[in-house]
Amino acid sequence: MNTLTEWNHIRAETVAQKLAGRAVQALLDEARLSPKPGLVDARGSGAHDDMDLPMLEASAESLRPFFAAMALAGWARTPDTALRRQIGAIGREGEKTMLETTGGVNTHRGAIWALGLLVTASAMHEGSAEIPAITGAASRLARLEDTACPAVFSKGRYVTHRYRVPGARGEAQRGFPHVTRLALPQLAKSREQGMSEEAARVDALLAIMTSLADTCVLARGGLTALDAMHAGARSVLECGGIGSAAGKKAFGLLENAMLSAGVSPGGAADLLAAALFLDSIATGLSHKEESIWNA
Ligand SMILES: CC(C)(COP(=O)(O)OP(=O)(O)OC[C@H]1O[C@@H](n2cnc3c(N)ncnc32)[C@H](O[C@H]2O[C@H](COP(=O)(O)OP(=O)(O)OP(=O)(O)O)[C@@H](O)[C@H]2O)[C@@H]1O)[C@@H](O)C(=O)NCCC(=O)NCCS
Ligand SMILES: Nc1ncnc2[nH]cnc12
Repeated sequence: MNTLTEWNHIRAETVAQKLAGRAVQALLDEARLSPKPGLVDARGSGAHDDMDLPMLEASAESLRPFFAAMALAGWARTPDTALRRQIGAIGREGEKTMLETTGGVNTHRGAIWALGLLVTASAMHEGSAEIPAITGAASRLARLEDTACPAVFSKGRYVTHRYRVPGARGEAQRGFPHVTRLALPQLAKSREQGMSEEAARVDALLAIMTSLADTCVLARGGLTALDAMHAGARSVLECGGIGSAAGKKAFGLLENAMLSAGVSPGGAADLLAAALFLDSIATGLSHKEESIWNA
C-alpha cells in the first residue's frame, strides 16, 4: 500500500465509524424520545406487547458494525448495481443480527433500510455533502434493483399492493420526502419558536405522521386508523405542537385513538431517526466542519 492509499484507507475507516456512530445515536434518540403515540418510548411499550426500550437500545447498538460496513462499501463510489447488491447483502446480515439480538422481534427492519441508504450515500460523498446531495444519492441507490434480494413475502409488500401506497421502498426511491419536506422543516420551526429540543423532535415525528402511508399502521388498522393518525397529528401541530397546552391535550386524544386501535407508526419512527441523522450531519457542517472527518 503506498502512503496516499494508506491515508485514504484510514480516512475512509474513520469516517465510516463516525457515520455509523451517528446512525446508532439517531436510533437511540428516536427510541428514548417521549412521548410518542403508539410507539415504544421512555414511558412504556405503546401499542406493542413484544418490544420495550432496552430491546430497542440493544437492537440499535447491534447495528453499528453493519452501518460502518455499508459506509466503507460506499466510500467515494457512485451508485451502481454492484454497490446496491453489496449494501443489500450487508443489510440482510444486519437484519439477522437484529433478530438474534431481540429474540426474533422486528425492531428496526425499516431503519436498516433508510439509515443504511443514507449512511452509504453520505460515504459516497466522503462525509462532506449537504442533505440534498445525500438524499439524492440514496434515492438513486434505492431505485437500482438488488437482484440477489430473495423475493419473500413481507407485510410491507402486501400492504403497498393492497392500498397502492409507496411504502418504505417508495419513500427512499423518492428521496425521503417525509424527511426533507416535513420532519426537518418542522424541527427547524419548533426550535425557532423556542420549543425544547425534545418537543421539537416530537413535533417533527408528528409532521411525518400527518401524511405518511405507514405500512405498519395500515397492516394493523387499515385506512380508518391511517386517516385517524393523519388527522390527529395535524390537530396537535395546528394547536401549537406538543410544547403548547392545547397541543398536549390534542396529543392525548391522538394517543388514545392509536392505542385503542392497537396501531403504532413504526415507519414514521424510522423516518424520524433518518431526520435526526441528517440533522446531525447538517449541524456538523454548519459548525464549519469541512467534513465529518474533522468532527
Ligand atoms: C425495502 C425494505 C424496507 C423492505 O420493505 P417492505 O415494505 O417489503 O417490508 P417490511 O418488512 O414490511 O418492512 C418495511 C418497514 O419499513 C418501515 N416503514 C413502514 N412504512 C414506511 C413508510 N411509508 N416509509 C418508510 N418506512 C416505512 C417499517 O419499519 C418499522 O416498523 C417495523 C415494525 O413493523 P412490523 O414488523 O410491522 O411490526 P409490528 O406492527 O409490531 O408487527 P406485528 O406485531 O403487527 O406483526 C420496525 O422494523 C421499524 O423499523 C416497516 O416494517 C427492506 O427492508 C429490504 O429490502 N430489505 C432487504 C435487505 C436490504 O436491501 N437492505 C437494505 C440495505 S440498505
Ligand atoms: N420507538 C419505536 N417503537 C416501536 N417500533 C419502532 N420501530 C422503530 N422505532 C420504534
